[in-house]
Amino acid sequence: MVMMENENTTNQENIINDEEDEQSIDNTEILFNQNNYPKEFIEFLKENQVPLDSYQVKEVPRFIRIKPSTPLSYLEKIEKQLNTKLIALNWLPNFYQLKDSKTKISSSECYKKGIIYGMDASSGAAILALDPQPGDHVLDICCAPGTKLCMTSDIIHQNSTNYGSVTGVDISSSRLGSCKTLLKKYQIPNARLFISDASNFDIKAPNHLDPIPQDKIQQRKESKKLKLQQKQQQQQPEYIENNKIVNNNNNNNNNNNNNTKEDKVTGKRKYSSKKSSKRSLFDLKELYFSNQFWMRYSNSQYYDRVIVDAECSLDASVRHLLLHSKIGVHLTPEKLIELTSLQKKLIQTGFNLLKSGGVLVYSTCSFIKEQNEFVVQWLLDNNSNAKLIPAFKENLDTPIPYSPGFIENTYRFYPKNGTSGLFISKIQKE
Ligand SMILES: C[S@@+](CC[C@H](N)C(=O)[O-])C[C@H]1O[C@@H](n2cnc3c(N)ncnc32)[C@H](O)[C@@H]1O
Repeated sequence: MVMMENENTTNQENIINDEEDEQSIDNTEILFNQNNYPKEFIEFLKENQVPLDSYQVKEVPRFIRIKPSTPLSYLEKIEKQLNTKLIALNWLPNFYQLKDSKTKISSSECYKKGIIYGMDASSGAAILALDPQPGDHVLDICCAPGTKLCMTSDIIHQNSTNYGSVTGVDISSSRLGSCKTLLKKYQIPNARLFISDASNFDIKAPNHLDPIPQDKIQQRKESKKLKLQQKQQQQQPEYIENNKIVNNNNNNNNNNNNNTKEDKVTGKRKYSSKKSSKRSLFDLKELYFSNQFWMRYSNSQYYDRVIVDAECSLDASVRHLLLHSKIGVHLTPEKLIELTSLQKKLIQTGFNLLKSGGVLVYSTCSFIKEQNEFVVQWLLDNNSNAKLIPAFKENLDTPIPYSPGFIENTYRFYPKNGTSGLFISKIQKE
C-alpha cells in the first residue's frame, strides 16, 4: 500500500493548508504522465479503485476567496495588486482561480488588509456542503489552521442581527496559533478555540450571546493586567545552554555561575516559560474567545452544524505529494488502523454534539476508502438516527467538479478536475 509519511504530518500540512502562501509547484510532470508513476503508487491507486488519471495535472491550481463584504468594483484593484487575472468559480461564490498560479499573494495590500485569503476550491466545497445559515452555532472539529472556520463564520454572520457562533477544536497548539492569528486578522466574531484531543471533546454550543457590559470589559482588562504583573514577578526567565534549560533564579542550586544568556549555537537569548513547557496538549484548554460577546457554556444546546475535517494520510493532496515527494512511501497497516480508529472517534464525537435535524460534514484529504466511505458507513451502522444525504444542490448551471464516491451521497474531488483532492460526505441527524 502506498502513502504517506506520518511524522510531522501536522507541521507539513500547516504549510500546505496555510493556503495563502507562495506554494506554487513546478514539478508536476511527475504526475502528468501516468507512465512515470512509481510502481507502488499505481498499486495504491488500483487497491483503492482510484482512476489512474485522477492525479493527472499540468499545474496545481490556486484559488483565493474574497471576503463577501468586498464590493465587486474592488475586483479590478485586487487583480492589479496580484498582477494576475482572476477567474470566478460559478459554482462557489466568492472564489476565484488565479490565472497565473505562481502569483505571490501574501505581499499584496488586499491580503495584508484581510480582504482575500488563499483557500482551495475543494475546501470551499466542504463548506458549501455544510451550508451554514445565518445565526447557526457551528462546531469545527480539527479546525486548524482555520480557513474553513473563517468561511463558515462569514456566512453565519451575513445577517448582523443573528448571533451565531463558531467553535473550533484542534490538538495542535502551533496550528491553533495560526488559526487564532487568522481569526484576529479577519475579525471573526463569536469564535471560540479549544486545544483538545477532539475524540474527548464535549463542550456544547454557547447558549447566550449578550453584548458585554462596559463595566465587565473594564473588569476584564484590570484582571488581565494584574495577572500579567503577577506572572512577571513570579517567573524567572529560563534560557537554553548547551541544549539544557537553565533557570536564571538566584535561589536555584542548579544554576552555575556561568549563566550565559545566549544559545551557544545561535547566539540568541532564548526564554521558555516553565508554565508552558509543562502544559499538556491533551488537557482541554480554551485558547481564544473573541470577546465581542459573552459566550457562555451550556449543558443543553447542541450545534446546528458540525464539520469534521479529519486528520488523515493527506494522499489526495497533490501539493502534499509533490512538496514532500512522498509518492510511493508506505502507510503501514498499523498506522492506517490508528488513523481510522481516530477518525471514527472524531466523527462520533461530532455526531454526539449535533442537534436533531442538524447536519455534519465529514471530509478528508485522502482517497483511501478505509478513511472515507468505511468511516461514514461505520457511523451509519452504529447510529440508527444518522442518514447520508446529498451534499450539493444539483440545479446549478455550472456543475460542481466532483466524482461519485463508493457509496451513494459521497463525493470525491479529484485533482484532474481542477481542485485539490478531497472526500466529502454529509450526514443528517434524525
Ligand atoms: C486536515 S487538517 C484540518 C484543516 C482545517 N480544517 C482547515 O480547514 O484549515 C487536520 C487537523 O486535525 C488535527 N488533529 C489531529 N488529531 C487530532 C485530534 N485527536 N483531535 C483534534 N484535532 C486533531 C491536526 O492538528 C490538524 O490540524
